[in-house]
Amino acid sequence: MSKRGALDSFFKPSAPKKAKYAVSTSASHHTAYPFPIPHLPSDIADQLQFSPAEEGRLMNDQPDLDLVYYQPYIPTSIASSLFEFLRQELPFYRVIYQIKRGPVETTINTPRFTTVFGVDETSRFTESGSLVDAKTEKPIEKSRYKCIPRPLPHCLDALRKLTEATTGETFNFCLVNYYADGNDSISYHSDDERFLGKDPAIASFSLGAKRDFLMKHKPAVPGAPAIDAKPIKLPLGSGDMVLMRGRTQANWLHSIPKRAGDEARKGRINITFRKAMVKGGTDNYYQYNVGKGGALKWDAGGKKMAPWTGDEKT
Ligand SMILES: O=C(O)CCC(=O)C(=O)O
Ligand SMILES: [Fe+2]
Repeated sequence: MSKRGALDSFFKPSAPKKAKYAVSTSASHHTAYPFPIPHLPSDIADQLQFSPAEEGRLMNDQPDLDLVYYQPYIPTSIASSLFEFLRQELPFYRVIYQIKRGPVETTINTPRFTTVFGVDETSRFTESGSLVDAKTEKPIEKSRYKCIPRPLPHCLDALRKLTEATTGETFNFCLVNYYADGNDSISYHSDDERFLGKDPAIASFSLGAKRDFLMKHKPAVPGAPAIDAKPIKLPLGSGDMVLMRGRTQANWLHSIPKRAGDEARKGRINITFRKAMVKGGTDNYYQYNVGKGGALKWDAGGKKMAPWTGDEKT
């Protein structure tokens, strides 16, 4: 390119960036999806089969801790295109909900974007996307759920199958978090909801920006001896996976704190696979990860999540 040409293109408004992956022509459809969700591009799907890229490292040297840490699980060659693909193609939500502490109602603004797919063990999706009872195979009664459950799209189901094969666990839910920058976070909590059953296994994937995953043991119950456990910091990189299992959820808390610096300007996606045993789990997950607001979709030009009106080109 001549000097002139280089300068011209420097001052011209930049053309929309070329997609960082080749969009597949086939997609997953469901009445509860705001828009169809494309299947994985074939180069990503092909390379994904080489997962896990590294052996998992067992971390069980502290009280009640049982982790397997894959650094990375997703081959490095596709981690960034898988991140771009999922950010662009999944519907996200910014959920707002009220909690009542005694007489006081507080509004909670979830400090990250979320989405969820799946249904608990009492039901299953047929090929056509309708729900049947897991035992009788008959269509479920309308009153079973307050929410409208959505099946895992093909692109996330591919990762679920691999994860099941690696871990020997089974999963029926996929929750996705998108942290737009270092201001988005998740505060200390444990995923020990009763609807997951005792000692649940949760596989947690990271894509995009590096963020610290902090863990600390829950405090000892009053009167019981102090627990000799050191806090943990895992610097989760793109493609990493942490399998949390056994007594971990019952005894440890985890969080992704806000962060500053270079990595904080980039987005990060977290995907967790879980298994909900009862219908209350389904309503809970949709209430807190889809909520009542409209869907958002990544606006590549504006580089942000934007309300999905249905008029946009998919
Ligand atoms: O983003 C992460 O790595 C953790 C997410 C998490 O803990 C959750 O969704 O329950
Ligand atoms: Fe969690």
